[in-house]
Amino acid sequence: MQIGVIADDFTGATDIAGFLVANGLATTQMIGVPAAGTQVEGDAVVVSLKSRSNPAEEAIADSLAALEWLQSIGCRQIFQKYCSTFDSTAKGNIGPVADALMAALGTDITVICPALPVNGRSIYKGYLFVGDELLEESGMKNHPITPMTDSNLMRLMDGQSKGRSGVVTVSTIEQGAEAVKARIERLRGEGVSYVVLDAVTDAHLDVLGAAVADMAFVTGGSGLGAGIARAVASDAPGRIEELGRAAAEAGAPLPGRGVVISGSCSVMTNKQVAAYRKLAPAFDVDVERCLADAEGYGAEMAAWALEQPHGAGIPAPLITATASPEVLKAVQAKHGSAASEAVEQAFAAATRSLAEGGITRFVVAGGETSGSVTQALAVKGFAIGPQIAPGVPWVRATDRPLSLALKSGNFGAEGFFLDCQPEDVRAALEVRA
Ligand SMILES: Nc1ncnc2c1ncn2[C@@H]1O[C@H](COP(=O)(O)OP(=O)(O)OP(=O)(O)O)[C@@H](O)[C@H]1O
Ligand SMILES: O=C(O)[C@@H](O)C(=O)CO
Repeated sequence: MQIGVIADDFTGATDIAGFLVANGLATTQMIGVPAAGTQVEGDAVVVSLKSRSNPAEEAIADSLAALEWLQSIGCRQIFQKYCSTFDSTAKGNIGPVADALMAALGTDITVICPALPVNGRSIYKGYLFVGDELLEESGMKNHPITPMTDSNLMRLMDGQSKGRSGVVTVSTIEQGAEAVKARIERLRGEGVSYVVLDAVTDAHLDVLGAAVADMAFVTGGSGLGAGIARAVASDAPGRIEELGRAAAEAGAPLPGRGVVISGSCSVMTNKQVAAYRKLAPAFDVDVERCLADAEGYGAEMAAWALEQPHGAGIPAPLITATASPEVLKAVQAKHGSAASEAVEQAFAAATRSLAEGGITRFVVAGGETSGSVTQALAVKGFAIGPQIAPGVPWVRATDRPLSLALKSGNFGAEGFFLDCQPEDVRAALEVRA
């Protein structure tokens, strides 16, 4: 096995699995840490954790358990996957988890590279940008769980980890992979253990992928994963096309009734919900009711969705808690993190009833929300299908006839939920428009 990925949330896991497949590595996604002795075929495997917003000790324990399993199946490289917008404040666990994985792997250096240029995440002189804005000026400053108020990756890592950070800037990257390797070695000699890698374009990621492909431990986003996959798969001509065909077959969405569940409050999801509610029936989640009785209210959401008309040309109903930054701030001021937890519990309860009621296609927005839905479905692993948008592949449960699209908060275009509908629905709605 070439690469073993430890992903800190479920959409992050499908994101990197999709990019690894799209760039030539046969990849399976596992939900949680598989039981000892579980074997997996292929070039890469992604373990999906739900540890992004957990206390550091819990995230470390989960990540070390994932590492143990990945080592047992012979992974050559370990990849700690976190969000392309970092999503980890001063108290976050990316640094502590990286410290622990480095110690367990017996290595003294790794790289930090959340860049994903195709989705507007770039790193310049160690600062993370979202589109044309610094991370701290983007919508991420209002994130309900991890509001990002610093864009400097060195400062973020120095604050969270035991090690010291350095940076490899674009000017070195443009000199090629050997120059990057030499710079990383120089930084190591200076006592740096966390090397932030700039990346503004996919060409930079190709150089970085080649430069770090042999490291025992790397950290970052799916862009770096794609760069490494291209470096590893480059000596197997035709591999990318071959995998694309296999993925389309293994993970293509199943026919059947669908639902859209949106729990992300990101800027893009707000736009996607606004666009889709013009096309499909929508259920607006009342947070107070989630707090009062998450189980009962979740069952009510599901009953509503199952009553909606369905069949050829009819779009799947939408259940949404997505709120604007202002509404979210007011909810949080009143209830703190209990509100988000209650919404997730209600979505989990709704998911169980929806699956029992015959729903087989779940489109879900938000990393935490996707974690709740996937855990409620109790699936063990996913085959990775074709990408609907960069970073959002269709996935199909390996042990049940269920298809899911797990969308990271800010991924996908405005019409994303429509893009997830079957061909007949898209055709019917285009005719109406
Ligand atoms: N109206 C609301 N009030 C309070 N909390 C909410 C509301 N709507 C959603 N939430 C919670 O906000 C959190 C959103 O996080 P989630 O990870 O699902 O989305 P995201 O952060 O935008 O996605 P990603 O992590 O993929 O970028 C969830 O815990 C969800 O339950
Ligand atoms: O890297 C990203 O942006 C996503 O894969 C993610 O982790 C969102 O939850």
